[in-house]
Amino acid sequence: MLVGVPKEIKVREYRVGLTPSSVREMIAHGHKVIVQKNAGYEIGFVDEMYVAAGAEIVETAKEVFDRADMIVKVKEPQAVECEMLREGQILYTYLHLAPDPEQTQGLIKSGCVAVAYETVTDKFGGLPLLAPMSEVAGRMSIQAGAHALEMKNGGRGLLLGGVPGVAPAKVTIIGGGVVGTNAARMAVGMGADVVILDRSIRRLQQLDDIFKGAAKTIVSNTGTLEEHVLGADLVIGGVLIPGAAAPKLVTREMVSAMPRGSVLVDVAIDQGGCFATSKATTHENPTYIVDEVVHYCVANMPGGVARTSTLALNNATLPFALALADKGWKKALADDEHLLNGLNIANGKVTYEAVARDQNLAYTPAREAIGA
Ligand SMILES: NC(=O)C1=CN([C@@H]2O[C@H](COP(=O)(O)OP(=O)(O)OC[C@H]3O[C@@H](n4cnc5c(N)ncnc54)[C@H](O)[C@@H]3O)[C@@H](O)[C@H]2O)C=CC1
Ligand SMILES: CC(=O)C(=O)O
Ligand SMILES: [Mg+2]
Repeated sequence: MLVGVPKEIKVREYRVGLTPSSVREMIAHGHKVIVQKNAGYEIGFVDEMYVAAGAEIVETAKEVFDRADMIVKVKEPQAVECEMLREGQILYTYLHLAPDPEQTQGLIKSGCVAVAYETVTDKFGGLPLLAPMSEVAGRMSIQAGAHALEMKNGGRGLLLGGVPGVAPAKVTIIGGGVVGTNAARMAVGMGADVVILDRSIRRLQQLDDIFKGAAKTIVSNTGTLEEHVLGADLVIGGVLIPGAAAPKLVTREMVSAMPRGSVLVDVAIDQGGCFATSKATTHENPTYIVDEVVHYCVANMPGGVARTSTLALNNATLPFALALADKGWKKALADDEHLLNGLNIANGKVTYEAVARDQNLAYTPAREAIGA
C-alpha cells in the first residue's frame, strides 16, 4: 500500500503522523511511504531521516493526497484537506466529529474511509489512541493553569503549591479519566489542594487507591459541581462521553460567580468543551477572559510539546496503521472489533452512533457500512 504523511496545517501544530522509525516499520512490512517536505522538521525529524528510513519526500500536500491509498495524520482534516480526500481513500487521524458538522459533511462528501483515533477501543475498556495524548494534555493542563494564575496573565496571583505559612491553591478536576488522573498527578506533585469529581464511583475508588488521600474524590452532581467549581482557583475540565459532544457541566452563572482571576482549563474542548463559556483557542492565543475568569481552551494541547507527543502517539497508532496497510481497510476493520469502533465515516455514511445522534444524521452500523 502507498501510505502518505502530509504536514499538519493547524496553527502551531508540529506533530507528524509517522516518525522516521514508524516509516521504517511500514517499509519493512512491504509498503511505500511518501512524506511531505519538512513534515517533521520543527521537531527534529528532518527529511534526510525519512529518506534514510525508506520514504520518498514530495513537495506538496496535494501530491500526498493525490497519490496515497492511506493518509496518516494527527489533527482533524481542515476544509482544504477534506476537499483533497477521495472515495475509498483511508484517513487515519483524530477527527472529533461530534461538535464539527462542517468537517462531518466534508468527509461524507469525499467518500473516504475515516478512522478516528479517539474512538478506537481496547479490551480493557479504554481508548488506546486517545490515551497518550490525554496523558500529555492532562499533565500540560496544570502547567497551563499555573501560568494563567499569574498576575500578568489575568490570574489571581496564586502559586499552586503556596509556601510555608500560606495555603496552596485549590484545584478542581472534573472527570477522573486519563486527563484527570494525569492532571491530578501534576497538581499533587506541585503541592496544590486537589479535588477530583467523576460520576463513576468505580473510577473514584481507583483514584482513591492511586492518590491515597493526596487528592480528594467526590461524586459529580449538580450540587457538588457547583460547590467545588465556586471554591476553586483552578478548574480542569476533562470529561468524556466517547465520540459525543461534551456535556456543559459548568454553567455561565457558575463562571460569573467565580472570584476574579480564577482559571478554567477546558481540555475537553476538542469535543466541544464542558464549560458553557468555552470556545476553542490556539497555541498562538491560548487564553481569553469572560467575567474576569481566565479561560484556556486549546484544542490541540499536545501540539505544544510536539516531539514528546509525536513519539507517544506513534507508539499507540502504528500497530493499527500497519494492520490497515497490511490487510486493507475492509479486512482490517472486519477482523478487529476495536479498530472497527474507530470507523466514523465510510463511503458517505456516518458509522458512529454518537456522531449521528449529535448531528441528527442517519446512522449506519459500521459492520453494515463495510459490508462485513
Ligand atoms: N484539548 C486537547 O488537546 C486534548 C483533549 N483531550 C480530551 O480530553 C477529554 C477527556 O479525555 P480522557 O481523559 O482520555 O477521557 P476518559 O474517558 O479517560 O475520562 C473521562 C472521564 O469523564 C467522566 N465523566 C463523564 N461524564 C461525566 C460527568 N457528567 N461528570 C463527571 N465526570 C464525567 C468519565 O466517568 C471518565 O472517567 C476528551 O474530550 C479528550 O478528547 C484529550 C487530549 C488532548
Ligand atoms: C486528542 C487531541 O485532540 C489532540 O491530541 O490534539
Ligand atoms: Mg466573577
